Amino acid sequence: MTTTAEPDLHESVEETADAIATMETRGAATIAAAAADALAAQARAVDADDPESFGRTMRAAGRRLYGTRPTAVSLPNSLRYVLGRMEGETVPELESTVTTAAADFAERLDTAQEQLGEIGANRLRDGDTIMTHCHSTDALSCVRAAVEQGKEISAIVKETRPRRQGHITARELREMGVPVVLIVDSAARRYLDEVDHVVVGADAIAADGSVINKIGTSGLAVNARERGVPIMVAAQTIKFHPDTLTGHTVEIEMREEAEVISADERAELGDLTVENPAFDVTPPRYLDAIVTESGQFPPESVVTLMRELFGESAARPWEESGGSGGSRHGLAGDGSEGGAKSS
Ligand SMILES: O=P(O)(O)OC[C@H]1O[C@H](OP(=O)(O)O)[C@H](O)[C@@H]1O
Repeated sequence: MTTTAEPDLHESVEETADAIATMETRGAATIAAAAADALAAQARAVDADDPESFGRTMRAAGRRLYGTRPTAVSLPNSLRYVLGRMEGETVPELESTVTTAAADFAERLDTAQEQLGEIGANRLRDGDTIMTHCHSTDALSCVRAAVEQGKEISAIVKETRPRRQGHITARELREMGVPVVLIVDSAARRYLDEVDHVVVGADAIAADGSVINKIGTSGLAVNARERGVPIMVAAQTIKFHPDTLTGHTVEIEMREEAEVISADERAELGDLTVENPAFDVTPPRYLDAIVTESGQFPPESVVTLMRELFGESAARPWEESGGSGGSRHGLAGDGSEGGAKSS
């Protein structure tokens, strides 16, 4: 950590960071894309005469973005991809490697989401009813691909308190022509008897195959298992959490109580604590498959793919290291070919 003042950052970095923190920009893949865009905007705007100060500003931008939300690993993986490819002897070279990497990253996100959608769609049959939790663009990509294959899918959509991202899911499913029944979260078990498949996304996937996703996912998974309903997790490999390869756990974001209860309601309740964890951890034994752009995997086996993608350690190129450019570590190890095709 530097002891000198942080450089001034471009407004798009500040705006993007604020939008991620307030969840105006939300959803793991969307956050990752926004962070990469902000880094590109910062790179284009850096008023630096020398490569060292360019690198310092870019790393500061990375730290500003990194500090917004702690759980969705797509955010540091995005920073890793873009800043890890910052290379060059001159400012224009550095700028161009950052903007190119940001554009590549955005393209990879879109491609990965489309590819995993096709793979996930194969798990859905004509006439299936799915149950969703929260709003996941990766999960909806599977449903969209199934619908495009001509399958009739209907959905039971969990509201997803406290932020009600289920409303976004309901709207997008309706746009695909999928009939939707919206339910409160506590009604999920009652409706599972009508469900053929639970489809959720992920904010992070640990090396042991645990899935970190919106709070309520683990309870849904346990109930689905009890009812014999398969549950699939749709998650691009940017959701793989490299730090878990070395035994680290994933931090669960605790958000403000104001998302759960108004100030007036709270005052009426007197002296108590309100907690608002945004995510929970579903152990692999409750999950049937993790669907990625590289294939679908039993949860316990993702560690092999994770090792291929990251090696045994993950770089943190946003940290102050004194050099002008980041070291060349990427999301997919040193490769830039869209991840290993291992299944
Ligand atoms: O990347 P995609 O699949 O869009 O979203 C993945 C996950 O991100 C969301 O978190 P939040 O609403 O940002 O807290 C949900 O937990 C969702 O399952």
